[in-house]
Amino acid sequence: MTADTITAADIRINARWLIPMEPANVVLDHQAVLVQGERIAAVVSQEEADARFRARETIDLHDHVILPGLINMHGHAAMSLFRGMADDLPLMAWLNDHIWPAEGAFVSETFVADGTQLAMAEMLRTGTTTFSDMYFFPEIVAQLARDAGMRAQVCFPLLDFPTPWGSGPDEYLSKGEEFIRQWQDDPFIMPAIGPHAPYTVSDGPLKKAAALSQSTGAAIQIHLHETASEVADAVEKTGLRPTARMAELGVLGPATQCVHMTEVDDSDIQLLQASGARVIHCPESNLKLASGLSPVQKFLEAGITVAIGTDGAASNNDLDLFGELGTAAMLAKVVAADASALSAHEALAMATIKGAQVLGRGHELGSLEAGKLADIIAVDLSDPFLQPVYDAASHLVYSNHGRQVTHSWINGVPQVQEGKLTRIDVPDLMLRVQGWADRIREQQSS
Ligand SMILES: CSC[C@H]1O[C@@H](n2cnc3c(O)ncnc32)[C@H](O)[C@@H]1O
Ligand SMILES: [Zn+2]
Repeated sequence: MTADTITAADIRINARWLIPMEPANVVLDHQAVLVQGERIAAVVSQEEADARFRARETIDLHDHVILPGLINMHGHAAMSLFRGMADDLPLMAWLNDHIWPAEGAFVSETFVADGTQLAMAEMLRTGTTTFSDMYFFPEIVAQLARDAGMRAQVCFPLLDFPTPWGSGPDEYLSKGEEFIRQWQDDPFIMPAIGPHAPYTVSDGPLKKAAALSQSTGAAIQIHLHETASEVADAVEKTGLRPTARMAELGVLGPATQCVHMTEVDDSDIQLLQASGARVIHCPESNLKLASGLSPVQKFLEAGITVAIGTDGAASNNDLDLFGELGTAAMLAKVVAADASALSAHEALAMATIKGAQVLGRGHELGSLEAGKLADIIAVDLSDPFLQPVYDAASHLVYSNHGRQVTHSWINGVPQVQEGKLTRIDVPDLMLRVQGWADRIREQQSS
């Protein structure tokens, strides 16, 4: 090996374990990731890295596993300000009697800005590097994510009724189209269309959403089959199951992300499969609101891509995707009556490479491979509750908490170092959050 075969890199990360996700089902020992600019230059053994690369900065992570940054494919970030405000309720009572009145009273540009920053702080701290959001003032969410250096799919809301962001479907759609045009070429922000649910959006606006998706390439994300009563009410009202109605309206396709998907029968699975629509699984929200069970194993067997999301912090009540993975893996086994359903590696895939595929970015996100964007996280496994380590993938899913995440990089830029956020002023954020909590508490007690 001669000096001129040495390649320069910006960052070298040495890790005890590495889970590349591609190839699948693999945990590698004593690896190095070389980062040059925004991309991964190489993933090699530490001996090979010594011989081939010189990095400006080397980070030694002797007790850590590194893996691609996690992708949280469904949430309502600003609802972090409503965390713990209305617990132990079923979906429609939670929404009608608590959440929608609170949103009517409090949602504004500043509420969305502060709540989204709180959510981003929690997500970054627990290993998420890309998130999907469906909420009011999407232009604020997009700008904040961009400023923080996080990747985000930002879905503009579409409903039949007025909200603080718009007067009705026509205004949501015209503002939404402008929003898509503004952000569609941004490397961090993926603007998308967010019809809230089949029971809050009528046929006309849903058809227009499908047409807008066709003309712009933007994804559609919709809450679908969240509860048994949603499905039963739809059959009574329209004669169609919600999935069948979406198919008839032209809403189902590869760019469509169906969130929740409980109460599913074979006809629904067939429609998802034939259309190429994707499923976003939110196990903890489904459990907490007693919404229902999603047959994840059946979706996987049918070749349907399933990614994972936390939903908002008001129905979860956290945004820790590692916790969500543990719940997803355990729940899938009970639902399928099969302990081999949703292995640790399959669960990790839902939060990484599958999420990237759903976003149409599987070629550049979701795995640690040369040429991909450098979205990387490190998890410290040295704590007693993570010892001994036979299989790092098992620990990440079944034993870990997101707060074990010590480092993250997005696009090669450090976001978390030694457990501390590098780009969000946490003390200042906490003051703003306390201000909202005081106002919300006061209104709730009056
Ligand atoms: C269109 S903006 C988002 C809208 O959705 C509400 N919401 C939050 N979580 C859920 C859920 O699990 N099912 C249905 N709707 C939900 C949120 O409060 C906003 O009003
Ligand atoms: Zn939701």
